[in-house]
Amino acid sequence: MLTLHQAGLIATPAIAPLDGTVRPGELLAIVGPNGAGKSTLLSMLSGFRPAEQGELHLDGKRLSEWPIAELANRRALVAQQELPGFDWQTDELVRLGSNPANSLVAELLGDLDLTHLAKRSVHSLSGGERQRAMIARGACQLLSRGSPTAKDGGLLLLDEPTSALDIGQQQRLMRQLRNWAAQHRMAIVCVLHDLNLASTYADRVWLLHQGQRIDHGLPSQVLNPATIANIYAAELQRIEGLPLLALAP
Ligand SMILES: Nc1ncnc2c1ncn2[C@@H]1O[C@H](COP(=O)(O)OP(=O)(O)OP(=O)(O)O)[C@@H](O)[C@H]1O
Repeated sequence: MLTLHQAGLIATPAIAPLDGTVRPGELLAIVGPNGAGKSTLLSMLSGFRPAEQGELHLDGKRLSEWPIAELANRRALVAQQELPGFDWQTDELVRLGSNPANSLVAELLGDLDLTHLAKRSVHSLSGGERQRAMIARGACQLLSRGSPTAKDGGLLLLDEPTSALDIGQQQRLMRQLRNWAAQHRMAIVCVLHDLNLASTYADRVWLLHQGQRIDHGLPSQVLNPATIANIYAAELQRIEGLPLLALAP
């Protein structure tokens, strides 16, 4: 479990202090307009950019106090569209940095529709295929961990994981994230631009604007047309009977 106690960043880009928890088994979506600070916040949650005020605790210990190898067993960050430096095969990329059983790698490749690409060079993959491979690598980092004391599936932090995916793959990924959360008691935080994906799949939402979390709670409460139209400066319409928002023509 990740807990924030007035955690924030002072230097630009700043994040105003915030409290909160990310619990095992839940999918939390971070949404907000371009430049709101979503990637910066994710970086703070991962510990890559340490909080400059307040505290973050992961599994009861300050994030900054975990030895780096143990931290890697408990949290994984998949940043936006990174191109791996070396041209591994897809299955080699998935097991990179961890020591997984072959069965886990095969399972994760299957989970993300990559089995037929297992022996392909990563640089030859399409953008969406490579994005799914990087997400599988993040999940593998957590699920292959050897810690006998680990009681949950760790913390998976994903920055815009659906940005390169077609709608079918978006749906399969979001369903898979919910499966991992439920099956492994993984805590998953996703930065999402698609508010309808957040609305459909997230348990809770944090809405960010200009470095501040201005609302948080259930998607149905946070993603209401009036707030979203105001924050995003967009004209919206609600589609009757569906928990969705559409752009007005
Ligand atoms: N090193 C930096 N120096 C100054 N400003 C920065 C720096 N890095 C990021 N910023 C600014 O901080 C703000 C937040 O950036 P961040 O990438 O966290 O936003 P975001 O919400 O993830 O945006 P997007 O939806 O466009 O990906 C942006 O306005 C960005 O230009």
